[in-house]
Amino acid sequence: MAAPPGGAGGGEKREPALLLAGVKRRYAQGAQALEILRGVDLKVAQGQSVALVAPSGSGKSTLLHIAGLLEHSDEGEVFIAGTSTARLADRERTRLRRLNIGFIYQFHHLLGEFSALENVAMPQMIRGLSRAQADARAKELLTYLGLGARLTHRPSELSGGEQQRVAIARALANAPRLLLADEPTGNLDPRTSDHVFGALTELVRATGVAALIATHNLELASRMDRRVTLREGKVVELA
Ligand SMILES: Nc1ncnc2c1ncn2[C@@H]1O[C@H](COP(=O)(O)OP(=O)(O)OP(=O)(O)O)[C@@H](O)[C@H]1O
Repeated sequence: MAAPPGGAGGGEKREPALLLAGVKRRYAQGAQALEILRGVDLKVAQGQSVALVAPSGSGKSTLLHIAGLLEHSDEGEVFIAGTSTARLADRERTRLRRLNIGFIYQFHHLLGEFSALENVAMPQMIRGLSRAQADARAKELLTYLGLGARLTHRPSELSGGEQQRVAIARALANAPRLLLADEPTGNLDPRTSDHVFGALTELVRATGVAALIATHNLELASRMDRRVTLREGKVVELA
């Protein structure tokens, strides 16, 4: 196996990559409030991988969006690598997210008019790397994921599994401390999903990134360090 491309960012090693404390989130449903998260406490240590296995509608996406600073909680606190996000302005939240978090969505959300290489290079250029540096890392990551012969393909010229591998490479491009994945293989057939899982678990191990991965796939969940579920709006540890 080739050397793993880059590791998770250093510094503040003892702080958990992610800490959720008393996180609550409700949605207005007509005159009623739908309480989805009712006091979520969750700690993901640096380098630890956690599977979130919970029924549809239980609040997995909501939890991941709050952890990824894409959505606000109504109550409670979110700490990323020891930094409290409670009083950050939008610009600071965005910066903290860019520096520390990689996100993989169920549907890849790649930019259709750009190649696989450009999709992976872009977040690095936004962060200030030169085109040459960003391209080199993007090429390394994509090659590691078995896409070395697909660098110039646009998403529409890639299979579903290949698109999702590009999305994995994009999420890890900036060597984040924390990887959040929302059903990363939910829209793939079982065989393709196995390949993507393999690539994902291998990269999580190789880079030492902390990961919180929502999945219905118990096989993937069994390969993570811990498994948790959502019960009545709270995170509960599974055996
Ligand atoms: N913007 C919103 N407004 C109102 N209700 C919402 C909103 N977003 C989510 N919900 C509700 O909150 C609940 C949790 O949604 P969420 O998407 O977090 O669940 P999930 O566990 O990720 O589900 P799935 O596995 O089906 O993706 C659902 O019942 C959903 O209908």
